[in-house]
Amino acid sequence: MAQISTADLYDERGHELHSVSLQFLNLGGMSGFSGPIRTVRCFQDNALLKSLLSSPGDGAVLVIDGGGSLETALVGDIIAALAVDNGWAGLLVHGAVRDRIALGTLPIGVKALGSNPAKSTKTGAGEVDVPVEIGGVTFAPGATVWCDDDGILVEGA
Ligand SMILES: O=C([O-])CC(=O)C(=O)O
Repeated sequence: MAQISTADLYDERGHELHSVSLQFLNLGGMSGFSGPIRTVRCFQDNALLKSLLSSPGDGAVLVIDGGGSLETALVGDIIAALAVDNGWAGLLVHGAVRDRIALGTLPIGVKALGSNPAKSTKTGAGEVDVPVEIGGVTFAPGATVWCDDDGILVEGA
């Protein structure tokens, strides 16, 4: 089912939503995606998000706060395919990804700031399901996020 566009949603419910002005690239095979928020905060290390995406997503969007670092890729085609297989609706990466061509063929939403072929470390450092702030907007676990080519809308706390 096609989801409502973020522009129409803003016109209907803008007073209860936050719009993210920070610009993301839309790199997944699904340009429109939405769902309840789960979060990971990590810095140039992707073992924690990989283990989370190995568990059932139940249609959630994983918001990955990588601190905006573009030095290493937090997600590539293997991790994104894992997310598809486990029922995640999308990945919102405040950081970089790699394997852009392959990501564009997968049935999942992927928004990221950019790409870098350099891989991340795999220590597992980070936190899961904590509120994260991206572009001045808080993403609270359990709130709904809507993404499409126009941008990102988040339910207020
Ligand atoms: O393993 C990684 O660091 C990320 C990656 O390349 C992939 O998901 O394919």
